[in-house]
Amino acid sequence: MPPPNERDPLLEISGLRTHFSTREGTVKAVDGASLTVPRATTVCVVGESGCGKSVTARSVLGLIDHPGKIVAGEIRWHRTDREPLDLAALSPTGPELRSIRGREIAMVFQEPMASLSPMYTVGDQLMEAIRLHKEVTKDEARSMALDLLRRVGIPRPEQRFGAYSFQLSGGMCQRIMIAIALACDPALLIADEPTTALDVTTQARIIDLLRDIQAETGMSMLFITHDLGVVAEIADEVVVMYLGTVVERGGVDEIFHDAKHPYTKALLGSIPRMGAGTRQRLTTIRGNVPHPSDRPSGCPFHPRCGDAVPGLCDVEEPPEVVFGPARSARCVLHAMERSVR
Ligand SMILES: Nc1ncnc2c1ncn2[C@@H]1O[C@H](COP(=O)(O)OP(=O)(O)OP(=O)(O)O)[C@@H](O)[C@H]1O
Repeated sequence: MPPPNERDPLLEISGLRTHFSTREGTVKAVDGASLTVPRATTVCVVGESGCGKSVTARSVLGLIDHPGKIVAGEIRWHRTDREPLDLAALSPTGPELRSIRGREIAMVFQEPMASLSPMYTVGDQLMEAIRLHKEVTKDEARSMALDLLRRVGIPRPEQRFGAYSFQLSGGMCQRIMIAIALACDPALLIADEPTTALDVTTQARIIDLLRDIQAETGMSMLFITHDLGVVAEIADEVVVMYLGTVVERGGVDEIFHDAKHPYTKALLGSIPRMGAGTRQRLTTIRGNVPHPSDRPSGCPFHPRCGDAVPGLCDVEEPPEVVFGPARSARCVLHAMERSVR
């Protein structure tokens, strides 16, 4: 097998459908989502609350809450020197996925305090993560843990080693969670809103840290956020989700400067721009994201879309219009434009 190229896919999600069978009906949280994370690349998944970003991320590692289930699609994991593995076909509780979780793919979540146990010191939890994946003595694990704490920017790591999560700030806890995630040298880090619960200054520091670690290790990142400011800071590529599907994907500059989908344009119109002065016009997207059990016909965004064409957008499922290798939008208007040309 030839050596991996930086642009080779590491993770390929195609046609993923993750549904929740509830007493009220089927919640189609993810309904045909496709995205690719190339090697050494940060892909940000954006969209309003409830669009299926977290469920997509959690589906990769089989961490979907009950009664959620992957009902269709593939999640191809391309391991170096091995055949790709379809993670969607593995049992969420089976040994294969358990060994990939935390070893090849690590995840950090929004609430670092809740992810750490209050019963054990952070040092013990870090050592346990190291010893779970590496055959090392206690002394070796301790010295590796101290190194990791230094790497994630924790001052005086010897002192913090014996601290409990409730004695540390949110930002400090998130650094510890990142250290635990890095303990196994993952090829992919999935970060689900890792800075949302933190104050703005701490957010910026954690983003810088993740960027530095990515540059240093070459790991890929799948970064979930609803914050386009964070996207501008960290993304190489962007995937825009709406109601369980991917409506647009592209390079970060393409998304910010040449958005194709009306939903992406609306999201961008709702954030303040630096240097645009106090008179800039900010727009909010009218209405709310419908619940996935109440999915509109045709294009799911049409009831909120200023460009929607009656009789077309409310009827036709929008096809994916491909503009380039990692560039596409799912909008009937672009499909029409293309057929006219
Ligand atoms: N355990 C569950 N049971 C039923 N529905 C669920 C469950 N978990 C998630 N959902 C539904 O799936 C949809 C997608 O949720 P998801 O958390 O992926 O959205 P999100 O885009 O990550 O939003 P947020 O930014 O608020 O986390 C939502 O409508 C949510 O209500």
